[in-house]
Amino acid sequence: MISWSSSCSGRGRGAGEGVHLQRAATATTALRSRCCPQGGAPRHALGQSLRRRPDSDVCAATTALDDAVLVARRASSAAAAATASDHTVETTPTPGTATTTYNIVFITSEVAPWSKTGGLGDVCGSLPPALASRGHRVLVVAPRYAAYPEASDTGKRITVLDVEVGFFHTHIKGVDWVFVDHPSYQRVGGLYADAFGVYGDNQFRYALLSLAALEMPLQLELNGSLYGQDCVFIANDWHASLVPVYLAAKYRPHAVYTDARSILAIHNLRHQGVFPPSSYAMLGLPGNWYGALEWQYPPHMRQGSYEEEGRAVNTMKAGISTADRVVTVSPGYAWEIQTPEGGWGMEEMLASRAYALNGVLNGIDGAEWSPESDPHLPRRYGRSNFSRGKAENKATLQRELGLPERPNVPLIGFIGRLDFQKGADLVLAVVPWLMQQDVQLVCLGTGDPGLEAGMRWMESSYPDAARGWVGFNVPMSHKITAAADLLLMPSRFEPCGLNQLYAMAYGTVPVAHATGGLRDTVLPFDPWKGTGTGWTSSPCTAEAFQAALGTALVTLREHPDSFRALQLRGMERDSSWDAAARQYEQIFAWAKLDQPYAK
Ligand SMILES: Nc1ncnc2c1ncn2[C@@H]1O[C@H](COP(=O)(O)OP(=O)(O)O[C@H]2O[C@H](CO)[C@@H](O)[C@H](O)[C@H]2O)[C@@H](O)[C@H]1O
Repeated sequence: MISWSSSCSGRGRGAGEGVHLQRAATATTALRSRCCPQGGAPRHALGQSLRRRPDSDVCAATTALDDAVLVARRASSAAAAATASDHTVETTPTPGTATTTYNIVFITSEVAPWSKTGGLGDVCGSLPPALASRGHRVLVVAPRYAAYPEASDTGKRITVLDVEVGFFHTHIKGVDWVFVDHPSYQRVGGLYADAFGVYGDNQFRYALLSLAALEMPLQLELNGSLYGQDCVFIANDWHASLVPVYLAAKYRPHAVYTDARSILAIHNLRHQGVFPPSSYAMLGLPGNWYGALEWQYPPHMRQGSYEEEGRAVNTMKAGISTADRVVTVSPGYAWEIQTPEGGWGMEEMLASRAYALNGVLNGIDGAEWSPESDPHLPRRYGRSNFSRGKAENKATLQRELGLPERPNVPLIGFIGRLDFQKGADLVLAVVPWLMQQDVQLVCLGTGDPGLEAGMRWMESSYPDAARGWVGFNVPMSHKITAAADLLLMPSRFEPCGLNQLYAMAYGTVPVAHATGGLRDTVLPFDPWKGTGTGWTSSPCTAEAFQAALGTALVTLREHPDSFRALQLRGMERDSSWDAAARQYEQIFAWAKLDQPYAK
């Protein structure tokens, strides 16, 4: 019995009788010495001892730290970084094409530019072309939320979950993009919710997507041939977390997809796809697989009237417990999700699979996010002329937003969902202090109505210095990124974070909470060594964030040469997808080396 089942449920096995996880785990252990990045170290033990480490600046539980804890935290942050590095994937550079190529199928609920509510869309729109450019055959499967003019009807119809779905296809940047067509995807509101809340049939919509994606390599000819059974499925977030379950429960028992492997990619563990136990019946899974989804919440974690005494089916948990490997979007987050502070209840189970868990830092799409070619910018610029270029973008943005046109005033930006994760409340908390510092602040975001009201309060209270744009506006996000001197990212937790990568590429210096991917990518400025690309603060409090921001403003105003050097170091950072693509290849190789984890 593997350890996570004890945290799953008080009534029976976490994995269910049909999941031969014990056998698979044993097989995996036997092969670990060949597939483990660190040469086969016993990762269970490592993960468990480190979960007790008192480094907990992952989320909100950081408000009342006394000095002693702060000292301990500083001492342990280096150790935490070392721990995170256990989840990195070392690769030798093989630029150009890969030596072994794979048929790769991404399953995702959103993909830019067709559908995007956040970073998941960005990643699924840009990692697949990077893999395709290395010689892999790559298919991305997403819902057809609207009529996309580029994609044409394949004419193929199949029946899954007792309904008929169609497939629309286009081939762009070397990738097959297939949009699953069903009336449940086309809604007047957003992708997942409208003004009345989240859609009641989301579980069905994404189970349908997952099953349709699994049928596609077997049934849908693309560019003249099937993808076939030898595929690597990359299931993104909870929406696609049933892919490994279906693979193990519906296909492998019939000797289909025996060579295929599944990888669960966690972009955000907070959202787990939790539904009532009774909903299991409509997923089309055999009854003896119930345990793979079963989840029992302890009383203090229960929320939502649908959970009967804390019992639920948890889609993300099902993915974690059945995928052949688990990947998350930074080494730091790979470590954090094994801690009680960052695991959202999944920490025990993830720690039990630590040997199959890796963190691969996201890259950015250079075609979409480069100040040299960005079509949204009034003035494009590169490293050689960034001071002038940014000054012109700043002046244009100040005019566009009706702010006083002042070249020397520090312009500070914030872009992101207005929710608990992104720490927009911490930005609002420092606004009264910030407005005393003679700066301009421009925030762009949408989400929690209370925080949206906060943005409006900020703008009406400081009309000459602050703007709070409530809405989702991609051109505006590019303009702010280019025009700002500093970008605020006080996220309570951040699996990777893309805005700090965009900011650095645009010569905008991030001021961020030292967590997850932010800690991995924003290197703290060291004035003595002349190193670093931004400022990070810890713990996650308004006070610590304000202190970091104060230091950033002093540097910007009183040490302009140091600040320019910081900007340039950020612009020189390699955030391309190539390194990540090579690390994914290594993970595919490990997955293929192991026996299937669940069958
Ligand atoms: N109001 C607005 N208008 C226009 N654009 C807006 C916007 N609000 C946000 N965006 C854009 O949406 C994207 C958000 O990316 P993040 O990486 O911050 O986000 P997210 O939390 O959604 O994703 C999760 O997945 C990604 C990808 O793995 C991880 O980086 C991240 O840590 C994890 O939480 C960026 O491209 C940003 O510019």
